[in-house]
Amino acid sequence: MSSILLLLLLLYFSFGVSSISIGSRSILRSLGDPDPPDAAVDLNITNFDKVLRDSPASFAVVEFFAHWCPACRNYKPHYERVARVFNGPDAAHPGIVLMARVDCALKINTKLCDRFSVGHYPMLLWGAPSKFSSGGWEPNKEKSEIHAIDDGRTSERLLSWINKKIGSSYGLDDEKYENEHLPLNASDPGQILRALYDVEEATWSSFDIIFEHKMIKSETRAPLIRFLQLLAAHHPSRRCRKGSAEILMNFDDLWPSDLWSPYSENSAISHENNSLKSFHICGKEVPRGYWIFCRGSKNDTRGFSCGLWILLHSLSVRLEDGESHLAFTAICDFIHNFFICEECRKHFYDMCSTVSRPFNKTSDFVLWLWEAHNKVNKRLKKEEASMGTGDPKFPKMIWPPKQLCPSCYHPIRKKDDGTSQTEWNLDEVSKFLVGYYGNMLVSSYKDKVLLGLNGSKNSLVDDMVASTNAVAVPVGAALAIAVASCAFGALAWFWRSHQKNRKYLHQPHLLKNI
Ligand SMILES: Cc1cc2nc3c(=O)[nH]c(=O)nc-3n(C[C@H](O)[C@H](O)[C@H](O)COP(=O)(O)OP(=O)(O)OC[C@H]3O[C@@H](n4cnc5c(N)ncnc54)[C@H](O)[C@@H]3O)c2cc1C
Repeated sequence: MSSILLLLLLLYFSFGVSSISIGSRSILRSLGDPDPPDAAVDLNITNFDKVLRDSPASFAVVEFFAHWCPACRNYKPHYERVARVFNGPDAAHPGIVLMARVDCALKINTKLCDRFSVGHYPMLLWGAPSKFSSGGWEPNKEKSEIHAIDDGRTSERLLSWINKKIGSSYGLDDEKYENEHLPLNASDPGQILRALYDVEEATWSSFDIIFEHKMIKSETRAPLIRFLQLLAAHHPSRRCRKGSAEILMNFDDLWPSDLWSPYSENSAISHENNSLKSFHICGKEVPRGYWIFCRGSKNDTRGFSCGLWILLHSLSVRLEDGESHLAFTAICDFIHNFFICEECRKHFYDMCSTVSRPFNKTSDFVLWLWEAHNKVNKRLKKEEASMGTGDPKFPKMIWPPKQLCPSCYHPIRKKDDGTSQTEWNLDEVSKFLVGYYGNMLVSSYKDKVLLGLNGSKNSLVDDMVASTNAVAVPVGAALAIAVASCAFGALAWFWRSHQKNRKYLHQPHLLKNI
């Protein structure tokens, strides 16, 4: 113990106070942190339903225990060991199984434990999180969607029970960036299902970067407002739509137009400690601190930029025809002003600048964005191959591969010189993108009941008329969403009438050969 203290003191004096406080967790961990925080989530009657309903995990294990029970105390390290595999940002396999526990010895949990017929401690139940949040369990009930775990007495046995149940081969000592267990099949359309959680994470990250780097200046206010309007009207996640609307409503209070003047009373300095940094654009649950669909096999290879692409694609497919050019401008300006990767924003803006004729159909914009992304893929494929900087498990490719969308490809045609060329069936590509980034993206989202009929175009209307819904949008936020969507709608109407007499000028054939 004294040697640990000595080492910490040495580190303190060598690196200074701030560095040791930042790194103290990892230093302690490497020295064998005597009391790491619990990985299993402690739940009680007040948060049980909400945490399970909002969890991105496909499965949940809930341990019902009593804090006075010696067997439960002895079992805790076993349960924690498995929980560390699945829970939290340092988990090897986050977002797959939520590991939670409920202390039935606490009075407030009596009804909750009764709901699950807890007859002994510790008792483990397994099921989809939504089944826990919406129901209960009875031991003799046939066809129950919640099951008792009958063989989880040690961490090894519990993990092996889980592995058998979901056909996986997770190990207790899997490392965070261990490769074998990532779902890698690029042709598996099911992978997109949980990408919405990453879209939320990327949305939060974008704004966190904007706040952290004080990127809101007089010349960037307008592009930010336009992008927020786009998010408030068309973000695939309802809670991000709501958060964007709230920012819009309070925009002038948060960022007075003279904010960045050094002489202003409202100057940025006096705003340093305001609530912006803690502004949760997609609700309190975000950020979660990890990526699911966009998770790389190595640190720092995917994550935010992958989530940002998915956000842009999922916005593009939700537009009305008449909004497409406005959305295009909003996205180009947002990337130009706020994407902190210098090379990326420059290349992207160059591609934006080559568009000489306005878009007047959603599908044209959807295809333009898809093509722009493929151009980046093509360039990076070469760069990553020569520099070895890519993620070995996620090589860049012209997308979608044939296995994911066979109909996107015309039959291979041999050219006169004997070479062959891939030709896209653009109608099919467009249809595929709409399905993939539209309904598929939101189809497994736990919040989908609040997303409206198809989780897409009607969602705004549904949200606003859902007055019986317990988590209905507050009036102010609904108003701001309405204003944002009206702004897009009105401009779209103006756009459409403006276009009436113009010839259809866009040239989709340019997209054909990437
Ligand atoms: C606007 C923008 C510009 C960027 N420019 C650069 C740059 O110039 N240089 C650089 O080094 N990095 C750039 N990046 C980052 C880079 O494109 C990748 O995001 C990053 O390398 C991570 O790659 P990834 O494997 O996660 O796949 P990503 O390219 O991030 O793609 C994420 C997912 O989108 C899907 N997808 C792939 N291609 C398409 C497509 N054509 N259409 C629709 N969906 C698709 C796939 O499911 C893929 O897994 C840019 C990112 C963004 C958002």
